Amino acid sequence: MYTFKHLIKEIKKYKREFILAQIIALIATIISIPIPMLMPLLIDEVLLKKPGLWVENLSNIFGQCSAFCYVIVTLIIVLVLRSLFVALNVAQTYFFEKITKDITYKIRLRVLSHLKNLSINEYENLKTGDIASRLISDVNTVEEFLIKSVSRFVISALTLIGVAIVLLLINWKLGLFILILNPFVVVLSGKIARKVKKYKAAQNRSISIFQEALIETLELFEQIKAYNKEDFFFKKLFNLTKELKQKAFDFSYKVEAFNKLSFLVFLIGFEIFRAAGILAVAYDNLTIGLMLAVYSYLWFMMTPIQDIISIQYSYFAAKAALDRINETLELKTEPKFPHKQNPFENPVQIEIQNISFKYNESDWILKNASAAIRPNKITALIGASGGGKTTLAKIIAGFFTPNEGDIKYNGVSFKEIGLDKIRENVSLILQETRLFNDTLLFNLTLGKEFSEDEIWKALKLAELKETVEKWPEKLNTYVGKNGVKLSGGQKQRVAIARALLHKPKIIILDESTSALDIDTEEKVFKNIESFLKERTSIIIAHRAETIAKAEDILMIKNKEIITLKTS
Ligand SMILES: Nc1ncnc2c1ncn2[C@@H]1O[C@H](COP(=O)(O)OP(=O)(O)OP(=O)(O)O)[C@@H](O)[C@H]1O
Repeated sequence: MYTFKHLIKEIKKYKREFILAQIIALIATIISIPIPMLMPLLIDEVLLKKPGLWVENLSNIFGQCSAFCYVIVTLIIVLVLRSLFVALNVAQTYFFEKITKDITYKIRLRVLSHLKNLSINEYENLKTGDIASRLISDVNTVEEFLIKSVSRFVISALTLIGVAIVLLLINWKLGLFILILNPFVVVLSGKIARKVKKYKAAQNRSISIFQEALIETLELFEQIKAYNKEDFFFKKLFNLTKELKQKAFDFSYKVEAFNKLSFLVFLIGFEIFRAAGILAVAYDNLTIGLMLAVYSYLWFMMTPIQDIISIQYSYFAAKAALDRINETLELKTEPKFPHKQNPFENPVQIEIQNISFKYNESDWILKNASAAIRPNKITALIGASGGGKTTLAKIIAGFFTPNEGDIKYNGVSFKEIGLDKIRENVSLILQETRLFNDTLLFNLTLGKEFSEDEIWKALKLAELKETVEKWPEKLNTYVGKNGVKLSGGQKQRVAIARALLHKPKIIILDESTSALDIDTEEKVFKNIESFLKERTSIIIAHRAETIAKAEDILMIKNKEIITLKTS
């Protein structure tokens, strides 16, 4: 869970950079505060010939000098101060950006690590577009707030305080005006700011709904075309785009209206100040130069006031964004079991002991099911469609844990091995093979090192070597999104070759040759027979020819496992 407290704790980890940046901010503020006053002082002291502190100091340093010389010297000083101010601002931005980018990087990393450990059940219900938008736009919203608050708040507050002091010194009555008007502006705008949270959340929500629908439409584009459903799906997208526009419009025009309103409040104050300034010259000994200095300060104050106001609404937007990020962090992760024992050294005997399993809201898929699966044998798992074969395969492969009962590998319970270790040693090849939009080589190795010889050997056993040899790019051929450039049967053979390469201790072929013609299927099975017999192999199939290859046969019936044949 992320809260603002956590963010502050994170900022505290960068104490050195943070303090340094605040010191730079302080120096920048001190440098910037006299700037608006220097030129107007010349009006009194040079044009209206009322010598004062500024000209006196300049004469002490540069000696008596003409009006031209005072103006040029003052101009140079103002320009140097302005340049210094900008340079210090850049330095300060560097540190603040470093801190905030580091923090948002950590947030993204934490969400990603959480997603990495997600339970497969939770993953199956996941809306990918929605998660993508939380990781991108919501984290950006938090970052925006951090930058504004961490970097601009201190400098804005200091500037306002500094300016208020100078104004009070120039003329305490005018100074008071500002001190009274500023809280009014801030409080008024703060009230409107709270509404921004609602619009921002609604806008982010419609971005993620849109993103989700867009991704799904593009992913299932072929099916949509095949059923001539473009109109239906794109109409949905058009409507979502319209909604997105409406929400974005609601958000931005209201924020804009709010900005204008606060600016109007400022302008009203500004006009009153101008009038009060003139009155102060007429009735209260304020010099014309100082009156112009007050005008300059009014403009000078605009940026810090606007900044403080925008910090308020970016705070509410960030709060909404944090809530959505936290929802992602609340997604269930898979249970973590300690790696107490590793039973995968030898051929693996699998004992299924009274397991019961159901998906979140479903009925029991398996109830009190037991069976033994022997090593160095091929076991066929059969049963009616929807009976739970794939479910059992996924339980054995460590994707799900049974709600009741135990699964033991060479006598060791899954709770003592850890699901990740189980998956490392089991290859589950499903009927539908999904490939990465990368080269064939990557899809075979998944980034692990194998010699070319090993790869070609695996392709040969999977009856894919001749096909790949004919491709101009051979192993470096890109397979396209989800492997679209390959036929269903080729994809299945890529998955088999991948399993051959990774040499798992347990291999489960779940209808994974269903797209092959009988001849090729025969050849593949003949090629991999010895590979299958060197480990624990389970074949899930409907075809009698495939089942006939098995030595043991198990059947799922009425949520239980029946042993039909043992060799
Ligand atoms: N992720 C899931 N969430 C909820 N129910 C599921 C999920 N996956 C499968 N099921 C349900 O579990 C039951 C068993 O499905 P499973 O895929 O294990 O059967 P199967 O025997 O492999 O079927 P087939 O021979 O058709 O491949 C089905 O009723 C299915 O609807």
